[in-house]
Amino acid sequence: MTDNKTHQPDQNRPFSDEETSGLYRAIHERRDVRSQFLPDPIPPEVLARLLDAAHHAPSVGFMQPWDFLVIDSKAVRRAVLGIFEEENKKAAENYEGERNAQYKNLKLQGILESPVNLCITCDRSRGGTHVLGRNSIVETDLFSTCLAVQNFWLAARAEGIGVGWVSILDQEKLAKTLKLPEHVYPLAYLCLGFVSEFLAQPELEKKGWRSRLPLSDLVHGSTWGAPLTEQALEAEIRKG
Ligand SMILES: Cc1cc2c(cc1C)N(C[C@H](O)[C@H](O)[C@H](O)COP(=O)(O)O)c1[nH]c(=O)[nH]c(=O)c1N2
Repeated sequence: MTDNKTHQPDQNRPFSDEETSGLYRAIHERRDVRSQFLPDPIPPEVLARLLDAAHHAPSVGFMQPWDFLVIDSKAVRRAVLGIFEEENKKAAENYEGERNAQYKNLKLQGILESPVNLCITCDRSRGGTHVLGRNSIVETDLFSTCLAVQNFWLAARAEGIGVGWVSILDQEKLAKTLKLPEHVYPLAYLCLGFVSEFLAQPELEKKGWRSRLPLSDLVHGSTWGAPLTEQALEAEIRKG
């Protein structure tokens, strides 16, 4: 780890303007990458930093239910690609006519083009039979693991590394291919690598599949559909 990237906790120091804008930049410029992967390997120290960022995600009862499978085996990746192709054929059946043709033209994975794949799993039994905070909502272990994925994704963007999530996969076949124990769920299958470019907008938006919804349509008042009583906030949201 280079000195300027060594994390030195300082709970009480406010973020500088530069640090704050760096965080927002990662959020706004993070992309799901499928088509722009370069074959260059990710330096081990960089990958270690990204995994450490994932490992600092919040988790229910501090359960830390994640494990990270760093998948460099071409044979394993080819097997996963086979699962994708099978599932993607089924997925295409959801669309007819022009939409079907448009779907088939989308690139929805970079399993072999990226230099390495990563499966972030959720060990549903970690922490024993009762985990603080998980009594009523059992899926909180899965939610926690999603947060680890997001930490990884944002840190990767800051390091100039693209991440693409592939979920068009049969979970049971994936678990079997990765030899996961029964209680371990393959939550996120990710393709990672340096990229030729980060697109300015989501690839699905660029290709006319779907657009970002206006935030103003999504923010409600105290109950579903109720207007915001905070007028200043509403005005800011409408400004976009
Ligand atoms: C849980 C989950 C699952 C998937 C995705 C994301 C998430 C969160 N996305 C990526 C998704 O299409 C993308 O995030 C949106 O289109 C928005 O684009 P940006 O991520 O902002 O670039 C995704 N992309 C893809 O090409 N193949 C896939 O199977 C999936 N699956």
